[in-house]
This record gives sequence, structure tokens and C-alpha cells, in this order.
Amino acid sequence: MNIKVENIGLSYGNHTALEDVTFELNEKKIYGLLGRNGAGKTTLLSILASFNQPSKGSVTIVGEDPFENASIMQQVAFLYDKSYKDETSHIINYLKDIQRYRPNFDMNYAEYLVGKFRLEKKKPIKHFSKGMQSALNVIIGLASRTPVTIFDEVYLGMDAPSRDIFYKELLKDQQDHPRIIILSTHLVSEMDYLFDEVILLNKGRILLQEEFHSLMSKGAAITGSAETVDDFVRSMNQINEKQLGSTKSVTIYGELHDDKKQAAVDKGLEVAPISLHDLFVHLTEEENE
Ligand SMILES: Nc1ncnc2c1ncn2[C@@H]1O[C@H](COP(=O)(O)OP(=O)(O)OP(=O)(O)O)[C@@H](O)[C@H]1O
Repeated sequence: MNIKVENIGLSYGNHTALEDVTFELNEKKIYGLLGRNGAGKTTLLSILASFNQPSKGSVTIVGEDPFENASIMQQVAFLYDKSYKDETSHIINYLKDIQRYRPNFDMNYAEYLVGKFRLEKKKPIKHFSKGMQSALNVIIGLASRTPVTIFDEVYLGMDAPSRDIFYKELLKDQQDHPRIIILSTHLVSEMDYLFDEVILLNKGRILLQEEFHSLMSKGAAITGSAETVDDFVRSMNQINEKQLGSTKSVTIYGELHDDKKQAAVDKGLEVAPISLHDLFVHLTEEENE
């Protein structure tokens, strides 16, 4: 499976939602798509799912244009904040309908998830709460086992225990049935451990695409006595700082090699990993553009 996006652009009237977006997804792993409100995430994902067509550039999935391409569309599942307000079916019948056009759909797994999320089998879907409708989207996304599965902020309205079930099932099912999974989210701190790779979209452009661990290894939070910390980080790229009494913690970002980390430890400073949340906030701040 391969997704190739080359120089795509899309405008709504005179508003440019995507500009010169290029990237490739080649591996069966979990990609985190991050971006602030209005960055263009849903626009980009809807193009990958053939719901939309770029006005410039090209998208190919296994070498073919996905737009109105039935065989490609069958391999891509796009789960988003869809309205079920007119859906009178009960959940099991609804899932059976989906099974008919998803060749890898696992009905036993879907029924197991219905139980896990405690969804009511006797209620029409249109009467499901917001969180229950989101859980239904999660079930469809996981049980379809499509080679490309896209979850666009699929957790909306789900409570913490339900989100936890989603994350655990996602990791387990990905291990057993690897595929390309794209997760777009604002819950960066809560979901960062799920990502193998991170794509950061800012104002319609790709800011970075990088392996999660390699991205995280470039930064660190340095904590210790304020004076020693200030002295150590003076010439570094500082992205966040917190102080409590005489103890200070400064988050730095840039290439931070092991010898530098050791130098901090030698000065009695504590070196902790950076958080994706801090990095996301920093990289998308206005003054960094
Ligand atoms: N149908 C539309 N007509 C006009 N403008 C649109 C339309 N859909 C999206 N936009 C605009 O395009 C930009 C990108 O929107 P998009 O929904 O892709 O962002 P997003 O990153 O998914 O945002 P959020 O995180 O808030 O969901 C925004 O400025 C939005 O207002």
C-alpha cells in the first residue's frame, strides 16, 4: 500500500485551504496528523478518501487516482463526524450492511466492540448519543480492516473510558492486522503514544513529517536550580519554561546530542523527554511562522 500526494492545492472560493502539500505514506503504521483549527486536516483527509478533489497537484493510492475509483475507494475507510440523525437502523443491521461492501470486515470483532462500548442493540442509531455515534464510527473503522483507515477526530463526545477502549483496541488490532492508519486529533497529549510517525499541517502546508521517536529525541526538558538551568540553555532554542521557587524547567528543541545531555546531567540537572504537546504548540505559534 502506498499513498503519494504531490504538490496538491485546494481553495474554497478565494480561501486557500491547502497549498503545495507533498508527502508519501508507505508503511503500515499509525500516522498522527496534527494541526490547529482550520489548518486543512479534514480537507486533506477528504481528498485521500475521494470525497473531494484537489484543484492542483495529484494524489495516487497504489499508483491510481482515487477519485471516483471504486476499487481504490473500497480499500480506504474514512471515519468522520458524520450525522446519523436520519438513521433508523439498529446497530447490528447497520454493521451487516457495511460488511457487504467491505471485503475484510470482521463481524465477530464488530459485535465484540459493540459489547465493549456498551452500545444498545435495540435502539435506532439516530437516538444514539454523540459519544455512542462516535463509538460506532470507531467500530466501523476497526472492523472494516481496510488497507487505509482514516479517523478524523473520531473521538468527539466519547468519554475517557470509551476513548481508552478505542486506543487499546486500535493498538491491538493494528498489531494483528497492520495497515496504514491516519489519526487526526487535537488530543495531542492523550494520543501521542499511539503515533509511529507525525505529520504537522499548518495553514494548509506541511510543516514536518517525521518518526515520532526521532522528533522527540530532538528536544528535552531541562530541570534544576534556576541559575544552572539558565546558564546551560542560554544558547539553545527554548520553547517553554516553568519556574516554581528556585527550581526551573526549560524545554529546548533542536539537535540535542547525547554528549550535551550528559553535560547537563554532570551539572546536576535533570533531563526529561520533551512532550509532543509542547512541540506542537511551539511549532504552530504565530511568531514561528
Ligand atoms: N466547504 C467549505 N467552504 C469554505 N471554506 C471551507 C470549507 N471547508 C473548509 N473550509 C475552510 O478551509 C480551511 C481548512 O478547513 P479544514 O476543515 O480542512 O480544517 P481542519 O484542520 O480540519 O480544522 P479543525 O481542526 O478545526 O477541524 C478553514 O479555513 C475552513 O474554514
